[in-house]
Amino acid sequence: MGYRLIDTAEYYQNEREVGRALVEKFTTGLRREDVFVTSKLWNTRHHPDDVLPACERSLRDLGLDYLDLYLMHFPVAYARGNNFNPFKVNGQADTLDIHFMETWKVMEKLVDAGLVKAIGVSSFNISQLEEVLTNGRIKPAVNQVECHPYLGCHRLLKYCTAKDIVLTAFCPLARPGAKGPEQFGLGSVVEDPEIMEISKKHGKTPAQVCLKWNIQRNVVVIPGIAPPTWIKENSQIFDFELSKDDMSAINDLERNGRLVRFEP
Ligand SMILES: NC(=O)C1=CN([C@@H]2O[C@H](COP(=O)(O)OP(=O)(O)OC[C@H]3O[C@@H](n4cnc5c(N)ncnc54)[C@H](OP(=O)(O)O)[C@@H]3O)[C@@H](O)[C@H]2O)C=CC1
Ligand SMILES: O=C1CO[C@H](CO)[C@@H](O)[C@@H]1O
Repeated sequence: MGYRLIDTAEYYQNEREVGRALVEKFTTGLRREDVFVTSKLWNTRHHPDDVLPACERSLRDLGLDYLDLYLMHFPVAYARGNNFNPFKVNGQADTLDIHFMETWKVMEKLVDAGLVKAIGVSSFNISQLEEVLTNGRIKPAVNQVECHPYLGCHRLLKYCTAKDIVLTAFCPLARPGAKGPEQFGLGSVVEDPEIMEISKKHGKTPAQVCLKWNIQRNVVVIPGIAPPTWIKENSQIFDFELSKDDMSAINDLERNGRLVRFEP
């Protein structure tokens, strides 16, 4: 359908399947340089000794010899090992006292070794980014964060723009079909009356308007898995333009509506 960016992670446990799909495409005309593959270092791999093996494993599973982008999935280290969500007996996440800069310094070496073209972070706030910019050798190319009309990340976007860090929006549709929005009293962004009105005016769907709003703010969007008709629909957003008034009406929908929460 023309998509060229793949957003995966060790945590998603789908890198082998993605790799098989890529091999198939590479034998039928697609070239490696035609796709942009992002993977992520999971929280259980933050120990300096675990970073290189995790990256090599992702490369092996994906059948690639380099990643275009490797992100630190969260700024939090978990207990080492293959249990991706370790808990302590008291029910709290089993976190480790490893500062993300220790992990970042090893990720920098992955760039030096040519295993990854660029490194970045995910779910980092401004002060965490500031620490990486101050103490790191390589600047994060990307900060991937939850971002949609109910969580516009306006201050973070301003900061990232000023520092030339690309903001990527995960959950750009605020997971309309999932229980999350309901659970957090959010409502579905694709059924928001304001978004629906704007979409009618442009002859587009609410999902297309949500994605376009971010694209027009120079935010990269990675809408998630959906049936083929929606996948197609989500790519047809380059033939219309939201007006200044549309943009500010959507900005005004801000309600700090975070769905992916870190609540150990
Ligand atoms: N870095 C991180 O920590 C995180 C990264 N991510 C990344 O971000 C990606 C997207 O996030 P995701 O959690 O999927 O959330 P999204 O907000 O992208 O929601 C995706 C869901 O929206 C629905 N949908 C898709 N297209 C349409 C459409 N045109 N109209 C109406 N509904 C539609 C489908 O849900 P349904 O079929 O159920 O209705 C689909 O499963 C993930 O795939 C992942 O790669 C996600 C979370 C955290
Ligand atoms: O990347 C991710 C991190 O965690 C989330 C939930 O806890 C996932 O849904 C997501 O895809």
